Amino acid sequence: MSRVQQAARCVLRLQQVPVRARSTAAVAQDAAAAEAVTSWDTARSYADIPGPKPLPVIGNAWRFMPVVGNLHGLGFDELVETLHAEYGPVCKLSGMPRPDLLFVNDADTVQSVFRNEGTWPGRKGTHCIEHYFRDVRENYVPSLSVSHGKEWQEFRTAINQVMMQPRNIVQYVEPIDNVAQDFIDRMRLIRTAAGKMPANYTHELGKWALESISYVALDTRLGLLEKTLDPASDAAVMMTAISGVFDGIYDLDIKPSLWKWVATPAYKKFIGSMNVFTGLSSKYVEKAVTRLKTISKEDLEKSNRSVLENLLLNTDDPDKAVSMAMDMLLAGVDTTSAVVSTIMYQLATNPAKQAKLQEELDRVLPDKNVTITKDQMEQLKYVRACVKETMRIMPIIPCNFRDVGKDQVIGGYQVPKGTITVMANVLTHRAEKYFPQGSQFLPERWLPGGGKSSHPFAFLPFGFGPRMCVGKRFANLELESLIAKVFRNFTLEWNKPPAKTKFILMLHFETPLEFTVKDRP
Ligand code: HEM
Repeated sequence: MSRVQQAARCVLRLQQVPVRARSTAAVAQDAAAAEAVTSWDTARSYADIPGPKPLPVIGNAWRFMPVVGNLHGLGFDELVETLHAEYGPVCKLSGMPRPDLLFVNDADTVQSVFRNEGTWPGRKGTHCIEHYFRDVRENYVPSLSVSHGKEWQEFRTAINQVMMQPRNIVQYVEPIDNVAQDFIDRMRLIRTAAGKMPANYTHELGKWALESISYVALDTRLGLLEKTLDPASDAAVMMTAISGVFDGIYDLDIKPSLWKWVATPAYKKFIGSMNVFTGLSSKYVEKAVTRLKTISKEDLEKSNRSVLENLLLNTDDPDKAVSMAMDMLLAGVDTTSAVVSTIMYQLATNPAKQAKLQEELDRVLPDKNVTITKDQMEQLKYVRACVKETMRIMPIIPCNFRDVGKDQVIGGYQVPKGTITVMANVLTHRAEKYFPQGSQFLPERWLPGGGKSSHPFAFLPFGFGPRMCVGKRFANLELESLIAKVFRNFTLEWNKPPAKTKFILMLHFETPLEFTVKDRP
């Protein structure tokens, strides 16, 4: 059974998030937050933070049980919504078999959390991945997303110089566009006789995302978009291994599991997938190490070095390059493919916006078959606006997380060091006070003069600060490149009732994305 099926309880109807009436307590708390108490001595105690009251012994766990529990079966986004409506913009969920969660759903308070996060922002990573790096493969450096403190900072500094510099991204415009072109050819190949995308279209988008990011992380085209895929090929094996790792994260970190005490079947499967994944990543990193040895220092300085080559030169440690490559592949496949599917859905269901996008594409890219240049990319302002507006209205990651680094006043309450803070994008992104007509898909709001948002902390799809998404620039390049190519070549139609989505680690479509795809001149 796939992790998608396993999580069938997390069902949410797309764009039908109920707008609940705010309770009196919630409204009063909005006013209290406005007073902005910042001193620890005058702040109210942690115990005063509103939230569902735990019962003796069973705490709040019963609320998630079938039949009796009012929070049973909610997706994470719906849980956040429900707590916000009942208890206000700062509330907590305590009395659970896991640490308390502090929910912060107001952009001012989000701002104060991020502004006080310090130089080593804490964010819990996936335990099973951290365990793999620290305990199973002791020779490997823990990957960026699961490292902490000084260890994280040193790694991140080296990675930032490679991943966050615009000059290092520009050289990828052409190769990433080539991957997009291969995907266009593949869309023509997999289109059914009725002119539709097949029911497994999101899997195809996953292949595009892995093909794109493995070019960045491993300096190689795996060949996932070829007509037929040999099941024994590195491409197919890598795809299966990554899927196995995600199943493992869900089975070991999200579902209740005994893996920390017993090697359960799910644990063994996870370790097996990680071993395959590490082995393949190492193979390509070693190729790059060998290649670098054959290039003279002068030639190396003159050449446009790839991300992997720069990582190897900056860290002087192939193991770090392997663990970073694995992070990129784990963090950069499901995210990017989920976002691109949401953009296609928004445009297919908003034909007037799609037509406007195509006007821009026809003007900037008169020949749909040539490779897009950096200058053309820069002119695609409406493409960029559509990407942003989709990430606003349909965030694939419902919340940003931080472990509070020191005792801190948040929303007028004393919050102890170590508390897990959950900052709900799903609420701030759609709130009328930050985004007028927030439930409508209006890419124009991101164009100059469009009045994008009144608050800089209301829209943070890639997180914020020193720990923000390190792949943001690559993700945007991939998204803009594919959206430009797809809508320059095709018109997408959605001829079915509104699609259903669900949150399992992130947003997925439950309804197959069988777009009707019509060729454009
Ligand atoms: C549209 C697609 C993507 C979205 C929405 C996204 C979103 C995020 C978010 C919200 C975070 C947490 C940031 C924070 O805590 O402040 C994050 C972290 C991260 N992302 Fe992305 N991401 C995307 C694509 C990518 C890609 C393509 C890569 C790889 C090239 C990547 C690599 C990472 C890594 C390594 C981290 C951990 C950074 C750290 O802990 O220092 N992401 N991402």
